[in-house]
Amino acid sequence: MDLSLPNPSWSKDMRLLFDQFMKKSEDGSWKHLPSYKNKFSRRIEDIKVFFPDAKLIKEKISQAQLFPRNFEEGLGFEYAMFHNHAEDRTVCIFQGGPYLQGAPGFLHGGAIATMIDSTLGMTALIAGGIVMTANLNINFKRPIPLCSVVVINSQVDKVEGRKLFLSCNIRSVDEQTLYSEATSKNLCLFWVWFSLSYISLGFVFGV
Ligand SMILES: CCCCCCCCCCCCCCCC(=O)SCCNC(=O)CCNC(=O)[C@H](O)C(C)(C)COP(=O)(O)OP(=O)(O)OC[C@H]1O[C@@H](n2cnc3c(N)ncnc32)[C@H](O)[C@@H]1OP(=O)(O)O
Repeated sequence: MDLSLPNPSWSKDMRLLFDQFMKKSEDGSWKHLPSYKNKFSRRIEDIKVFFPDAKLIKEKISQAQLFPRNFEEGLGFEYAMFHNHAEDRTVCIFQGGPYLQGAPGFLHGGAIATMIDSTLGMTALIAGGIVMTANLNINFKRPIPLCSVVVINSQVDKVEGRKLFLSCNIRSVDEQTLYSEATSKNLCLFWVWFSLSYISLGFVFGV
């Protein structure tokens, strides 16, 4: 089930943004990226090629779920991503639920980092195939109020061989408040041929 579609826990702002991006997607310039709890977990074989010595706990893999997708509706990470191929950028609309509290009334820094890593990771994945985050630097400029809606704008800045250099920022819906800025270095594990096939698959599998 695609978990990036509106549900009763979404605020008015969240629905408004979703509808705006779905409208923008009508001419094909933007594409809504579906997101599933565990659709790609079964692709562990593809990743194990690069980490043959990883000690995977086989009996646990069948329970694997994408971390941000395993909270009950409205209590954790409510989000939807849209990708603009021409501009090589991804926008994530994100509403952080009450179970993501850090300082009282505000989002935990790790929850913010999760959505930054997920959005940058998805941007890198579409640009370069299966990637791993090698380095992630975040500046937390302002605390994000719990249950508020924010917009994560992420883009590829540079590609050097297998290395992708990305950046993103998190702003309020009215764009007046800059909450966080981040940069990341992602390493492609599978190279271009795979990523092209994966891009087509990516929109099937989603995350
Ligand atoms: C088909 C299956 C479908 C799957 C569908 C998935 C769905 C997708 C959902 C999207 C949303 C989730 C996205 C989550 C993304 C994560 O959260 S990934 C998890 C967190 N990251 C990790 O666990 C990575 C752990 N680290 C590693 O595995 C390895 O260090 C890496 C990153 C793969 C790199 O290792 P490597 O390939 O052996 O590369 P290595 O030779 O060490 O370095 C290559 C180059 O990169 C540079 N480099 C390496 N590390 C660094 C660093 N930390 N800083 C700067 N430069 C570095 C090196 O200096 C070197 O540069 P040059 O000398 O060539 O100039």
